[in-house]
This record gives sequence, C-alpha cells and structure tokens, in this order.
Amino acid sequence: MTVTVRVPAKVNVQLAVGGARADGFHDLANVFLAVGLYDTVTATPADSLRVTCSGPDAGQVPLDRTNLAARAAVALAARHGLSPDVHLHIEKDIPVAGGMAGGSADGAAALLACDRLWGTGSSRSELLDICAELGSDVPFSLVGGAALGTGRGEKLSVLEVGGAFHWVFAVADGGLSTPAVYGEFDRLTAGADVPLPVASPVLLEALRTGDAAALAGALVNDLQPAALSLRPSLAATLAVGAEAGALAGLVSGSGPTTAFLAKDAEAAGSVAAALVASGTCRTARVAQSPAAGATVVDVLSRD
Ligand SMILES: C[C@@](CO)(OP(=O)(O)O)[C@H](O)COP(=O)(O)OP(=O)(O)OC[C@H]1O[C@@H](n2ccc(N)nc2=O)[C@H](O)[C@@H]1O
Ligand SMILES: Nc1ncnc2c1ncn2[C@@H]1O[C@H](COP(=O)(O)OP(=O)(O)O)[C@@H](O)[C@H]1O
Repeated sequence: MTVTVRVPAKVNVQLAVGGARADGFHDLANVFLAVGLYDTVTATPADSLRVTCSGPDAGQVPLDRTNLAARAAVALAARHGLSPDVHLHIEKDIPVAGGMAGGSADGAAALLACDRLWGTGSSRSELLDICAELGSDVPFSLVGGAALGTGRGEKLSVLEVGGAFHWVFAVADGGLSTPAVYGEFDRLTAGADVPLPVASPVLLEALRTGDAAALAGALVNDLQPAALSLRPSLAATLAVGAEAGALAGLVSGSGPTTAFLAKDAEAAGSVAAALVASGTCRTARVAQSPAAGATVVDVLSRD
C-alpha cells in the first residue's frame, strides 16, 4: 500500500510574542492561516526508515532522522511498539526555512500517512499530541484553515474564515533560523516590559467576515523587527510590494519570506510581477487562503 498526503503552508496574520519563558520558548498569540502552497508526502513500506525529497529546493532539506517527517514516523511507531520501516518521499513546494512551516507540514503529513499505512488508527487528539511533541507549529499543519495558537503555539482553537484571501509570497535567497530570530527578539526587547500576547479582536473579526482591507490593517508580526535586523534587505522587498499596490505586507513568521495581502487575484498577479522585476527576492508565489489541513489524497493498494 502507498499513502499520499497533501499539506499546506501557513502565514501568521498575527504573531504576538511574549517574554522568554523558563523553558526557552515564548508564549504566543499566534493566528495561523493555511495558504494554498503544498508539499505532498508519500509513505511506502520499506526495509528501514528512508527519506527522499524532490523539488527545486530539495537540496536544502535534511534526509536523516532530523527531518520532521522521519521524526513523525519514529514517534508514531514508538507509541505502538512498531519499527518505523517506511519510505517517505517529500515533494517539496513550500519554501525551505522561509517562515512558512514547511518542515512542520511534512511532519504532520508523514504522521497522517503512516497512521493510515500502519493501520494504527490514532484519534485526532492522539495525532495532535504527537504533533505538539514534534514542534510548536506542527499541530496547525494537521488542522489547517485558520486557528489561534496559544502556549508556544501548539494549543489551538479553530477560527472561522468568511471568505478567500489573496496572497503573494516573496521568497528570499537562503533561510533564517527560527531560534536565531527568537534570540534576536530577546536581544531587541531586553530590559523592556514585554506585554502578554493577546489575539486582536479586530483581526479575528476581519477573518470571520472575509474582509481583506480590514485584515490588512490588522496584520502584525512581533518577530518582524528581529527578522529585519538579521536580514535588513527585507525592507526593500516590503517597500516594493507596498508600491505595487498590496493592501499590506509583513514578514511571514520568523521569515525571511515576506507575505503581501492583495485585494483580488488580479492585484496579486501585479504585485508578484513587480516583486520579481525588482530583483529584491528570489521568486514570488501567489496563493489563496484558507486551505485545508493535512489530507490523505491517494491510497494505492498493491493488489
Ligand atoms: C515562528 C513560528 C511562527 O509560527 O514559525 P516559523 O515562522 O519559524 O515557521 C513558530 O513560532 C516556530 O515554530 P516551530 O518552528 O514549530 O518551532 P519549534 O520547533 O517548536 O522551536 C524551535 C525554536 O524556536 C523557538 N521558539 C519556538 C516557538 C515558541 N513559541 N517560542 C520559541 O522561542 C525556541 O528557540 C525553539 O527552540
Ligand atoms: N521536512 C522538512 N522540510 C524542510 N526543512 C526541514 C524538514 N525537516 C527538518 N527541516 C529543518 O528545519 C529547518 C526549518 O525549515 P522549515 O520548516 O522549512 O522553515 P520554518 O521553520 O522557517 O518554517 C530547515 O532548515 C531544515 O534544517
């Protein structure tokens, strides 16, 4: 049997970051929105655990047991006393180390694929527990749509979304390390009174009503100053998107991908063209949200 799962990227429409906790993590009010850029993970029985990856950025993806897809298989197998003998193939379309949760997406997808392949029949809440062990963003990749993540981002409450939003993502050269960006946030806020992170009622209402202009006015990312400090060239990308008519732009999560909200599909096309022409990013991608979470799209039986 072969099981294929499709899983979306995310953008953080609000990322409110509190002070560093004793365990090194930061409490968040993290409003996740899944966007229609997808990886697919295919799980096939094998003699041992093996990860392969295809796609233009495949060379940047680790293929050892640090890969989040491999870690997901190991975690599920351990819970059931199984050996994680599976071939996981990742077709990577989500930018790598770009603040779009591509690794987390592959973790959630592999978990769902292996659960189906091995017939382990995990409940939704068991799957979500394993996701949270794998990383703060992994539960959201399973759930998709839109959700508020509290704690370190792993405790989710699903949010209503009243319409489609049109995005442009400017993909930067190279990645940014998430711990390094949180570390820079700590350095920039040292000595300051960091407020408790809370979700913005205006932003939640804009999502609920599908109002792009209102959402644009409420977009906020507390990690943006840290990402800009580590990668000052992102300011030029943000300026190009604004001049090209985006309703608003911000750094996606820990970056360095920048995300621009557009009025409609046509406006998104012109913002993308302007970003590519400016030479301030490696490429630009258009995508809509919300998108469904990790979903089994194909099951092939051998017989
Ligand atoms: C910033 C965000 C926004 O959604 O995502 P990215 O933009 O990187 O995709 C997340 O908070 C990233 O989540 P994720 O990438 O799953 O992080 P984890 O593996 O759990 O943690 C990696 C490291 O990030 C830092 N970290 C992560 C989450 C959090 N709430 N506080 C933190 O300080 C810690 O240094 C931790 O060791
Ligand atoms: N399946 C995976 N896909 C991409 N990166 C992965 C994967 N598994 C582990 N990683 C590691 O996670 C790091 C962060 O990648 P990614 O999840 O794409 O970005 P971000 O955390 O910025 O959203 C990469 O640099 C890579 O070393």
